[in-house]
Amino acid sequence: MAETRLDTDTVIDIQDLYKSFGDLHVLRGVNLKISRGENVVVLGRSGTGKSVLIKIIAGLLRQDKGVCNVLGNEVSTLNENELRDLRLKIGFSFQNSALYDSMTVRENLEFPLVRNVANLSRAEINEQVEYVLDAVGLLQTINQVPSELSGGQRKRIGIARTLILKPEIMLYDEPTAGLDPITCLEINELINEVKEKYHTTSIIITHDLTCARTTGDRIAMLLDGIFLKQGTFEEVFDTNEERIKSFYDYNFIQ
Ligand SMILES: Nc1ncnc2c1ncn2[C@@H]1O[C@H](COP(=O)(O)OP(=O)(O)OP(=O)(O)O)[C@@H](O)[C@H]1O
Repeated sequence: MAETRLDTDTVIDIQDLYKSFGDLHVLRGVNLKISRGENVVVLGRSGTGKSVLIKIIAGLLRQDKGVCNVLGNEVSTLNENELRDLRLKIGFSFQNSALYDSMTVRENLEFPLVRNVANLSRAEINEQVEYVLDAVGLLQTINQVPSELSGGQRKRIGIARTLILKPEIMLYDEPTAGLDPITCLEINELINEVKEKYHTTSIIITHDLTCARTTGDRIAMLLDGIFLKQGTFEEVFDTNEERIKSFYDYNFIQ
């Protein structure tokens, strides 16, 4: 695999990235550098290209122009095997990443392990399943099936299923969408705990300003195809830029 040298702290390096679909110019010169252990929140209106950006990072879409370097690899140049190896280091928590309804929580968590890690003993599988369930605070649900769990619990199990492969990078797409305010706070806390316990580098895509403020070491505001502003929550929103002010006014709930 052709690896480019990044300074050791840079996990994701995006430079002057462009992506269009026909006449729809979604990303128009995006720059974003993320250091090891950072939680970066990508905020932006619906349809601004947040999901397109993380799909390019995960090699699910290819940019038209620009650099997308992840863990030292230019993603667009990787072949299928190399992409597979890279994706094993990336955990996805997608909005609709459903659990298997007919399997227990234990079986749902064993599934990615058995599929991706060779030669694990029964005892090692049990240990890893129990460790990750404990990390998300749901060890007691191990023998339940998803339909017996709340929406928030299912979300946590979904995150546990991703964590079990010990990813270096976590991509959270709308982690609090569709959850009640208390459950949202629990998920925000979990995102921060994951960072502490698993030393992950994360991108969190959200419209939820409470989620952004609670989980983001840095906020990157995607507007009209570029990152209009990056910084702490206060730095980004302490502004006279009308588009950022209206985003804040429209989305601020709590
Ligand atoms: N594979 C594709 N083919 C054609 N158009 C696409 C494709 N993927 C995304 N788009 C378009 O690109 C634009 C950005 O989509 P994207 O899903 O990234 O938005 P988003 O910022 O994540 O929005 P939301 O917050 O609503 O999820 C949208 O107009 C979408 O229709």
